[in-house]
Amino acid sequence: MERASTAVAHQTARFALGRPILVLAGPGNNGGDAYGAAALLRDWGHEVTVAALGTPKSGAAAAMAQRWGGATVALSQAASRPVVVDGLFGIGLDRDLDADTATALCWLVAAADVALAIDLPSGLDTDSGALRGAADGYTLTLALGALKPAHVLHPASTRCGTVLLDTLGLEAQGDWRSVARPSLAAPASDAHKYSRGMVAVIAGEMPGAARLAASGALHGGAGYVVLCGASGGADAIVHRAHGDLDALLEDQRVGAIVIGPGLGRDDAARARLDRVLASDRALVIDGDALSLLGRDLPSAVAARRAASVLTPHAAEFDRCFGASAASKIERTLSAARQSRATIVHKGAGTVIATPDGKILVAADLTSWLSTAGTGDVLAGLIAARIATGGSADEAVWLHGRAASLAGPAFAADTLADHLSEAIASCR
Ligand SMILES: NC(=O)C1=CN([C@@H]2O[C@H](COP(=O)(O)OP(=O)(O)OC[C@H]3O[C@@H](n4cnc5c(N)ncnc54)[C@H](O)[C@@H]3O)[C@@H](O)[C@H]2O)[C@@H](O)CC1
Ligand SMILES: Nc1ncnc2c1ncn2[C@@H]1O[C@H](COP(=O)(O)OP(=O)(O)O)[C@@H](O)[C@H]1O
Ligand SMILES: [K+]
Repeated sequence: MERASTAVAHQTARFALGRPILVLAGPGNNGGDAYGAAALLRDWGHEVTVAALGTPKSGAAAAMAQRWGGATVALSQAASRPVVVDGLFGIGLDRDLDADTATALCWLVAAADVALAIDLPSGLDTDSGALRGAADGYTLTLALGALKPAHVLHPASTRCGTVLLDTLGLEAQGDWRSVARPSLAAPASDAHKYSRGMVAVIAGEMPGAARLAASGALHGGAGYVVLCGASGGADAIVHRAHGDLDALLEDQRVGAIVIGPGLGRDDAARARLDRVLASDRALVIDGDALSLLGRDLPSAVAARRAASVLTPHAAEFDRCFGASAASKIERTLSAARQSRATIVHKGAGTVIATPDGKILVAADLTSWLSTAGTGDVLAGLIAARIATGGSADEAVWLHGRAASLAGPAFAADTLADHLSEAIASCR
């Protein structure tokens, strides 16, 4: 708590630039950090007011309150100040903020020029990222010790402002991290189109979706892309008829197959899916293929010999793994273990889990991705990365980067055009 208070005081001083500071101090250890920081800031010559909610109970927090020793006002009576430090609740929040606390907090944060949250904005559920009365408008959140799921999961992450992490010198080993810019090499000097990574996309009822996936694969770095069962699309894409499916599944040059975008859900689609599942090719299973398998998916995929990547959005995830109140991180991890597959659980705050327990989170994707067909592009892009020896998280980063480069209100049709520039930034 000494280290936490000191870290909070240093960050606050940096942002306050001499302006008056209001520290909100709650009844737990988050409040302890707040009292400790208030005492330090006062000792450093800042003008500090403390608004208290409850009385600290733990020894450490009570000691910090004693160190502050000065006057406090009740939270409900606090006047706004240009700088607000929120130390009401952190990871110990176990119920919604009551209405009076939420109202006072929202008003004080909104009225401040700078609002800093200690560890977490008060009123967020740490593990699920749900809102439990939190205010809007924080400038920054100083995460203490380690990042918590709420710092990266929606909707909580949208309330944090800029998140800074101070590990406080603790060697806490988190079991998850943020998706980071990958380092991608150019193809080997002796590369040829087949060695570069060959991807097959199996089309169905809605060929447009499969075309988008094929385009994602082609622009995502694959050397050769086959679209099976649909005509049209970029000229560099090679077209095959559905009758060629078995030959394609036998082709040892094929590094990854995409099935699901626009596949349809009729008997013909199901028959194609079963043939592809039985193959020993690495698969990206998306869209209709996920819905067709439903609750049979975990066992069907776990029985495969080759690698599988599943790319469900929220509704598809529930269809395959059942609905649950657990956090997106926990659910994705459990699904990956159950199906022995890598899961890319899409949406604002995309969570990736591997069967061996690795978790990666992409928290800051542009919300302009929420347009039809972008998931199809991602499915093809994942296949391209896998066929070239890379990983699904590389694809998620490139997808997010391409979307940012595409600017506002882009259509999925043009998203793949920005992958070249996204890849160029990964040297
Ligand atoms: N555990 C650690 O290793 C560290 C903890 N630190 C701080 O300690 C915090 C966690 O402290 P605590 O576990 O004491 O938890 P908090 O201080 O977040 O809150 C717990 C207290 O609030 C009460 N409470 C919970 N929800 C409430 C609600 N909606 N309305 C009213 N009262 C409510 C609880 O009954 C309990 O008294 C962290 O967020 C961080 O700020 C830091 O000092 C760094 C190290
Ligand atoms: N609000 C959002 N913020 C960031 N990314 C989003 C948001 N909504 C959707 N996405 C991303 O956009 C893509 C949409 O995929 P999906 O739902 O499968 O759509 P489709 O099937 O039409 O392609 C996914 O990569 C998802 O993570
Ligand atoms: K807080």
